[in-house]
Amino acid sequence: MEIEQFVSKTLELLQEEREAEIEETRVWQENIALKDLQSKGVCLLKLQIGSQSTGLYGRTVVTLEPRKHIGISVLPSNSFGPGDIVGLYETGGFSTASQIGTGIVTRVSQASISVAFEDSQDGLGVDSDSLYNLFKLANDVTYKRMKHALNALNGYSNGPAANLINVLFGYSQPGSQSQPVAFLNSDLDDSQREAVSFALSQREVAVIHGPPGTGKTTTVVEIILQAVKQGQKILCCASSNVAVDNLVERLARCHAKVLRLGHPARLLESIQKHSLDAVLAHSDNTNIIADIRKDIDKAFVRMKKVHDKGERFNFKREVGELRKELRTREAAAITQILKSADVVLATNTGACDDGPLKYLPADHFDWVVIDECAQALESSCWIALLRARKCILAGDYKQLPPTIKSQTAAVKGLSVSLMERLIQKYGDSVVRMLTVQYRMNSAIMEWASKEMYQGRLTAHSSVERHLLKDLPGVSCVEETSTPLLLIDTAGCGLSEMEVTDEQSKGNQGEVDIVELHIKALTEAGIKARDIAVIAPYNLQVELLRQKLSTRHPELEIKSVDGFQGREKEAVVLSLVRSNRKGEVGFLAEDRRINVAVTRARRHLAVVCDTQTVQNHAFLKSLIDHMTECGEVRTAFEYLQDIVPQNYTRDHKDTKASASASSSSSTKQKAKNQAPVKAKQGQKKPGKEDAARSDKHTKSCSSALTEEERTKNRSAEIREQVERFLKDQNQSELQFPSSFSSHDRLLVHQISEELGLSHESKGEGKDRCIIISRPLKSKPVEEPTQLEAVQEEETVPEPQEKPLCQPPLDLKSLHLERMKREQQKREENAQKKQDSIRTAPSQSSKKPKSAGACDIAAAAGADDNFDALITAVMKADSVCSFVKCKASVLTLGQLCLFCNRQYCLSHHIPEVHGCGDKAKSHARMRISKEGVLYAGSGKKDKSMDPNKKAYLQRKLDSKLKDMASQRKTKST
Ligand SMILES: Nc1ncnc2c1ncn2[C@@H]1O[C@H](COP(=O)(O)OP(=O)(O)OP(=O)(O)O)[C@@H](O)[C@H]1O
Ligand SMILES: [Zn+2]
Ligand SMILES: [Zn+2]
Repeated sequence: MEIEQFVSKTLELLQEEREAEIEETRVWQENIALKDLQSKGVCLLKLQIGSQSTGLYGRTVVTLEPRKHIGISVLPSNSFGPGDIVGLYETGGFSTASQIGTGIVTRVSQASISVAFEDSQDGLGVDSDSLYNLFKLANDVTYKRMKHALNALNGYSNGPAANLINVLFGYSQPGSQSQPVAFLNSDLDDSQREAVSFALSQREVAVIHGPPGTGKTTTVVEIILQAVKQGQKILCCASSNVAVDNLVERLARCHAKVLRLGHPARLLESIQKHSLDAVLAHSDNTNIIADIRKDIDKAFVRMKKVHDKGERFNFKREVGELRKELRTREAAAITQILKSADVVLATNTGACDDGPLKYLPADHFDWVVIDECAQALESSCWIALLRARKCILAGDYKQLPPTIKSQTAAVKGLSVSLMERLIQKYGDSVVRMLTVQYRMNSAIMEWASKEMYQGRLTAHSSVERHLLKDLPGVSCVEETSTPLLLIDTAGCGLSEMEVTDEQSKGNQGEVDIVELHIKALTEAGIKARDIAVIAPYNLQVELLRQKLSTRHPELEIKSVDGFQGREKEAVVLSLVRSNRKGEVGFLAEDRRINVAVTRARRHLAVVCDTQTVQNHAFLKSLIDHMTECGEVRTAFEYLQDIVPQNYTRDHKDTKASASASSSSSTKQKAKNQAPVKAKQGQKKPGKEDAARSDKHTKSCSSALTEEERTKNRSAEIREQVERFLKDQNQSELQFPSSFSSHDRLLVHQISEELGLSHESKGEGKDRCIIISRPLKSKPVEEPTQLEAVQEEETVPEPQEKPLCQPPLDLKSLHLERMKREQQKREENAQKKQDSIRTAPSQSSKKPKSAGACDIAAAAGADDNFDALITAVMKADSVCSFVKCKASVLTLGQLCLFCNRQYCLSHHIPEVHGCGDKAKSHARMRISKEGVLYAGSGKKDKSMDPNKKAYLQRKLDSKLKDMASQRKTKST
């Protein structure tokens, strides 16, 4: 007996799931610190009461907010949503004793959460001075209803759904009877028309498979309207309140007679007029019912002011009686209202028998329509299905399945939706797929289509090529002209935080990069509300909010699950995982990635470590697609703009870096094998710094600010590096493993600036960074390959540079470009020297000849040659500023940012349009040198003389190197 089997197995799995849920709550209550629970998204701590009102038909609605006086205005990332059952607790506890009440979430914004408290007969004992904790409660109402439905299914005989049940369990084959359709919506595309015709002609069951953006709701609405036209009564359900409300709105717009069941607290404001409560309030009994409600509200208000127990009791009794009267009057009205509606809408579990539907006869409805069917447990669908002759199931089983806590229950089949099960049973004969999508630029769509929908999707011409730059008020820059942007952090040392919990992973480096990209988008004119920032982990969502929400309150930052069913013009996706082991964990759910990617209309940016995430075949296909069809950048390009002052260290490193500048050198001596030089170097500047900061903060002896510490630290490290460079006997400099990731970032920046190879080695606590001189016989080596090269003692020929994996390739390209830029800078310095020399009043301190400069440039990588030629040709011409004809032959200046020659009146970056680049360059300098320069970061003349001398020496030796290489080549 297939039904019996299904029912008993499912009941068992539901029980398992329920137990897992209860167990999880118990474990959390007992073992997990409240703060950790908060980072899991299941509770909100230390909230204050924002407002309190007796809205929503006598229910008390309390709005809770983060504490204002400590300057936080956004809630931590959380999984609370409208309809969730929550408990309000006094701070410090999570026991029944400290529980103030339970209620239903009515609204969640980034700044506040509103909760409707039910039947709080004596009002809620909350005051605006105290702080409260809010917890999500496990809700067994849903379980009871599902169990009830399954048992009813098992014992079903002779009701309206008998035939449907037979088909859904394979006892009989689905039938059909085609009929001509006069479409109400003339805009439907072919696949939508086919789906509507199919749904109307099927006798028992039709499945509408709607991939992202294919107009599933449009199609379902047409199907329902057609059925209504035929005189059918429809029960329409979806698993989430949001989806139900969406259908209510769309159907109401088409003048269907709709009625929405459900706690009014759970409905959107615009939907409330279609809710049973609201319709009741406007029914024939209006005045009486309204009077009773008013009396209830009044009683509540008075009751709050009363403290005497006896008096309170009287009020309670009064309220109780008023409610009873209200109920009898309502029951009569409800039946009448339900019968006159054409479409009754509810959530799957809201369609239960213990709600208003109990007032209707069992065979009242003809069809049941279930939207979002792939997101629902099959058992929850059966609550409604038992009432129908025929069902329409719409959804996309390639998006996220219902959330299930018990892994074993999921594996044993609880996560298989009715939609999937039917497709397995009947194949395409019961399914029609919508294939034209109205959301994504085709470049974004193609990957999902290929990987998830057998390549069957096409982009409608209205969206096929749309880009951010086509939006009004958006300027045309690189970021707004590309549908796909991959920002690759591979090899940049932006590792994920080391936390054990799979649900809460974070990556500060990716946060910083996302911030820069959001900045670029908003500066180009994209509204923050048109951008979604999506991360698969709650912790990352939180880090992103901390960084971005204050500046962009309208920017939506959520987990993947929070965006299902939504879309945004631009989506920025941070994949978080970056580790040596190549673990992707939670990310490995293909459907989760599919949902994240397919939220984007015009632009998708993915920030990730391709080396880590490529270990997963599905993610690799995304990376490959983006590499092939989109723009790829390496995070190195962004690292320059990440100011270390703002670089938050991860937990593990905090202690190390906080003490690094003072007392940690002895500890290091004992624990690490840092080179002697490094150790000496560390002590000395430490003293100097102390002396220096004494001067600045004479009276104030308090601890250094983070900014000052970064400055000092940067100077210390720089000095070590410079000492190392002077000492020709040393080939590499290993920094101690006590260096925090922040310190390593500083090393990274300094060595990047000086053109040195640098590499991180070791795992976890043993991780340390090593820098070495650039190898002379070849372009700057890819650092992670350095180790291998040194071991094998073989140096590859520069021409034989293999075509490596994209991330490696990227990085070497970037390093090459850095090198080219460095050369340009040197070239420029040389030209400046030259021009100074030609000016009669100035005497040159620099003895280098013009010939050496050529050699230097020519000795660079071959592809630099073109750049050199162009530069030379440009140098021959006139000022690059529009309409300026001034010669730049003698007094021209090369702009470092656009690589063009300008006359003296136009060479300043701000004058000819390189202002922004100059500013960001200045920011980078500030961060690297820890010194603030006036204006846009141009150095004043009083440059640190030591540093100047050092740079001069470095330039000299580099030129010498290149010149000698040149000689050996030509001989
Ligand atoms: N035939 C059509 N012609 C033009 N635009 C359409 C058509 N069908 C749907 N759209 C547009 O596509 C968008 C999505 O449609 P709809 O809201 O019906 O889809 P949905 O089912 O809610 O989304 P999803 O497919 O992601 O679940 C809407 O902006 C709608 O106007
Ligand atoms: Zn310029
Ligand atoms: Zn000019």
